[in-house]
Amino acid sequence: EVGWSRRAAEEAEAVAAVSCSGHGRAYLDGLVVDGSPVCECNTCFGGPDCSQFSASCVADVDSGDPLFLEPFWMQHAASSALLVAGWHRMSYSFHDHSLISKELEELIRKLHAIVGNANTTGRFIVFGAGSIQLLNAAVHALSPHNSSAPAKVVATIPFYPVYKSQTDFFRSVDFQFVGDTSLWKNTSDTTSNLIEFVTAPNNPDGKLNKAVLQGPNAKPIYDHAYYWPHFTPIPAPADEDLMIFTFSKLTGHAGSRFGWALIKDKDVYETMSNYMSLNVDGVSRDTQLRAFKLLKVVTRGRGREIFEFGYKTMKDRWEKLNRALLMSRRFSVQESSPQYCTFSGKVKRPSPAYAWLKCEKEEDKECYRVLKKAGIIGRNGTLFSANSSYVRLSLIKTQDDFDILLHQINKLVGEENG
Ligand SMILES: C=C(NCc1c(COP(=O)(O)O)cnc(C)c1O)C(=O)O
Repeated sequence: EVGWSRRAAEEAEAVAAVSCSGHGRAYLDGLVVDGSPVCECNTCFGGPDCSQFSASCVADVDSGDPLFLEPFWMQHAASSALLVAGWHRMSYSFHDHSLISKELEELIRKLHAIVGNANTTGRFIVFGAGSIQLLNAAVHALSPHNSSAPAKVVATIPFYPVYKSQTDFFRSVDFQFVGDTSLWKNTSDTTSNLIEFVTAPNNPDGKLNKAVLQGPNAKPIYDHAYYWPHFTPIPAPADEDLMIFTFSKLTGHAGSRFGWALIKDKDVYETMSNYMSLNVDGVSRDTQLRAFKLLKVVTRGRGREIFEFGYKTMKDRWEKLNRALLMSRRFSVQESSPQYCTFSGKVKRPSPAYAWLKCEKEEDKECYRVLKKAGIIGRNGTLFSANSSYVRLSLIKTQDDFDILLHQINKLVGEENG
């Protein structure tokens, strides 16, 4: 019948109308009490409409939850909304029997052409439920099968903890995590594959890393989760054999669980596709629809809107953080030098997703505890296989989270300077 979508639109508008004082939001699938959707509040805010701020609470800057982009999507409510028919793509496969939407694949290639952050020519593409699923699909595809020598998986300290924890979790005979790249730089072992996770920009320190290991058995996996103008200048398109990206750090939709891999080698592509087919039989069609809709907003106007919003937000946060730490001899964060960005056509400083904070004084070498005492929950540097004088601070959460972090840091540095 005509107008079947009206009720769905009314439900969505009703939930969107619940303001939560700008310090939270209500969801269509959230809790409902006495007929009204309940606000889910940002850290330190509470009450039925999130209007109550609890001054004694701590700054939670542990997770890389990319909510800094939420205001952008609220400003683009009409163009980013999606209404899904109850019968939308119920089948296990697309009409061409594949597990990925060809329209979405084309849009991703267009995105990389617009941003200039990756060369997609001659590359196959595989989708994953988040890039986290593609990390192990890639390790699996780059490992020899039924070989006596498992592939050695390495990364350069400090590195994203999942590279080790996920690889260890699978306890596979085909691959094994064996630590820092420096241990394998001059190995005489020319038989087993050396699979190196290369993260550029790096999590936690923001560096545009390059592969450390060379040679015929070196198999780098380039993790470009943060290779977007929000966080870094784009000096040139990434042009590697295997590159992995994620929606989480591009649009901020970590909850949609959508990532993709650009793969040059056909066998590696087929092995990763087979992994996706056996593991989850492809990424949810609902997620692919949402990704398609959101990417149409991102690619509009050659990507200007979202990347200007994202970069401005991150640049502003870094300026405030650097100003707050200017007078400190106790704490420092990573330095970065300006580079020419081919996307913006300007020379610009990196504005990484995370601050890699160092406690400079010997007596503060348990840095995580020093910050916790000062009401800042970061992520302990030891989780990145670095030493305990480092703590990662997430700068990509909500504005409330960043403002509370800045307040605690100003207080801490104020006490230092009496
Ligand atoms: C959320 C966090 N990391 C996500 C992440 C991921 C996983 O992101 P997905 O949301 O699974 O696509 C992959 N690679 C790197 C380098 C990452 O930092 C974090 O470090 O807090």
